[in-house]
Order: sequence, then C-alpha cells, then structure tokens
Amino acid sequence: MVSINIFRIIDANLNRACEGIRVVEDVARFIYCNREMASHLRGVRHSIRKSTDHLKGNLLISRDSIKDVGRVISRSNTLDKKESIDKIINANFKRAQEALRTVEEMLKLTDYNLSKEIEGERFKIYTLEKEYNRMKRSIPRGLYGITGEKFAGGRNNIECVREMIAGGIEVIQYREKEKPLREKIEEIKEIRKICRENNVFFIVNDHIDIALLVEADGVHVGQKDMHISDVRRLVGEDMIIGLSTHSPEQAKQAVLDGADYIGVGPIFPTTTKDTPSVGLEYLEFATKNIDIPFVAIGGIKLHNIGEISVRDPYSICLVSEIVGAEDIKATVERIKAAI
Ligand SMILES: Cc1ncc(COP(=O)(O)OP(=O)(O)O)c(N)n1
Ligand SMILES: Cc1nc(C(=O)O)sc1CCOP(=O)(O)O
Ligand SMILES: [Mg+2]
Repeated sequence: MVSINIFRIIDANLNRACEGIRVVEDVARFIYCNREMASHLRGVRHSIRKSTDHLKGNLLISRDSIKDVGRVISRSNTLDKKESIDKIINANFKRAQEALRTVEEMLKLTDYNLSKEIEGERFKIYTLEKEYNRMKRSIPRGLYGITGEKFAGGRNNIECVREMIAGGIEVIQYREKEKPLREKIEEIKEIRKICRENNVFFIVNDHIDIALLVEADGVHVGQKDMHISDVRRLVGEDMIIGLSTHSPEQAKQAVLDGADYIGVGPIFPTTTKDTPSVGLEYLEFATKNIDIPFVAIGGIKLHNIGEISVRDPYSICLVSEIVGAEDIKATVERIKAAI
C-alpha cells in the first residue's frame, strides 16, 4: 500500500514537472522564438522521461486520479489566475522544480541513484530559469537616443524626448550631468510616463536608485560605476542592465559579468564625452564575437552612419546629432531611414 502510494506521488509529480517544462518550452519557442532555449528545455523533459521509463508499469498501476482529493481543490482555486506571460513562466519553472524535488525525495526510498539523477535535472532547470530571465531582458533593436540639455539649443529634455518619440525612436536613455538631483528626478518621472504612454523603452543613466524609483526598463552604468553583479542584486531579475565598454577585453568581461547589453564606443571622436575614440575595428570585433545586444555609440552622425550600419550592430546611438538638431523629429526620421 505504502509503495503504491509512493509511485502515485512520483507519477503525479513527473507529469507536473514535464507539463511545467512544456509550458516554458512552448513560450520560448513560439513567443520568444528562441530555438536554443526551447531545445534545452525539451532535452531536460526527454531525459526525465527516459530515466524514469522503467518505472512506467508501477506508475500506471498506482495512477488513480478519480480518487485524487487534490482535484476538487485545484478546480475551485483562483490562486492560479495570471496576469502576464512572465508570471506564467515563473510559476511553471517553480512548478517543475517543486515537482522534481518531490520525485527526488520519494525515490530516495526506492532508487537512490535515480533520485540523484532527478536532482541533476532539477539543477538544470534552475540554470535554465536564470538564462530564461536573461533572454527576456533584451532592449529593442533600432535607434537609441540619449538626452542632454547642454546640446539641445535651449530646449529642455522633456521637449527633446517628445520630438524623438514623434520621429519614431525605439529607446531613450535619460542622461543629464548638469542638473541638481531633485530636478532630475522630476524630469525622469515625467519622461518615464511619456515613454510608457508611447511604448518606448526607457533607460536611466548612472542613477540606479532613480531607475528603481520610476520602474525604468533599464539602467546604464560605466566601467567605473558599481559592478554589474551588485547592480543586479539591487535591481532584481527584470530590469535591463547596460554597461559601457571601450575594448574587446571589457566586452568579453561584460558578457561574463551578466550585462544585458553593452555600449561599444566611442567609435568616432566625440565632444559629448571625454573618452578617446576606439575606431571601427572594435565595432567589427563586437559584431563577430559578442552575442548579447550591443549599441554602437560615439561621434555617429548622419554623414558617417553608413559606416556603422554596414557593420550590423544591434542598435545605434546618437546624442548630439539628435538633440542638437534644429528639427529633432525630422532628424530621427532621416537617421531611421538611413539605417
Ligand atoms: C548606450 C550608452 N553607452 C555608453 C554610455 C556611457 O556611459 P558611462 O561610461 O557611464 O559615461 P556617462 O554616460 O555616464 O558619462 C552611455 N551612457 N550609454
Ligand atoms: C555618452 C557616451 N558614451 C560613450 C561611450 O563610448 O561610452 S560615447 C558617448 C557620447 C556620444 O555622444 P555623441 O553621439 O554626441 O558623440
Ligand atoms: Mg555613467
């Protein structure tokens, strides 16, 4: 009787684990179009089924879902209502992990080696959950604009942002070195609202605390700022973290450290920032070797943007060429047409 009930628990939890994995696998495949992630998940699901295949007979004999007292509970339960795909993913990763843990514990009574195998599969699911979160955290491709009143010919950052959005920009970063903090916070709150209303991705430069305060989509830090691993601890798993890099070594390290995207530059000489230009070779290195999103930046203008776009960066970022333009909206439109 006891052993039949153990197999019943194992049976129910193997099904639960595989169903949970199947849900995230299908989202990876059909929503995120990430074949690699879907295939890793499928691999774990198949290997769980394969390593427990010899238990099939016992599992079927023990199956008795009509008498399962949990069925009534789960039918009348509204706790599993979900309001976003992310919540569904998180819940199904947890479901798979918890179910595998139960299988593992029960197998300790009958097959210790198999219990260890299942433990291994559970750890794979933890790793895949981390990678999944990383996969979700990706900036939109396209044109990336940065604010800066100093270059804006008398217009304020909010006016510039409205114009950039009217021109169809995909990403906006708030970067403002000149203002008192309180003023910046008010401006950031307003720009955050405008970006949200217009479905434009919003990133805050330097200020991790303000990025958290306004629930920005991302935060951007430099080589001398807080380390990526510490930023991640502060901002949690959902916020994008961008890191400036100026050499292949810094780019490779940024990937290892868990940056979600990197700035690659300054490609051409610029007066917007006091960093020597690194040239197109570094952009070429990134195109060939860096498999996270990267943004080409630094000295990029309408007249040289062709040299950037032929090297196929994930995104292109211009500051003074956009906010310094007489007609920001028209300039954004021209740049977009050029890339
Ligand atoms: C997209 C992007 N790339 C690089 C930078 C520069 O960041 P950082 O090195 O921290 O310098 P400041 O911008 O803070 O002066 C960036 N902001 N955005
Ligand atoms: C803010 C910034 N960061 C850079 C980097 O390479 O890290 S270059 C840069 C300034 C880019 O401005 P513009 O488009 O006016 O040259
Ligand atoms: Mg910075």
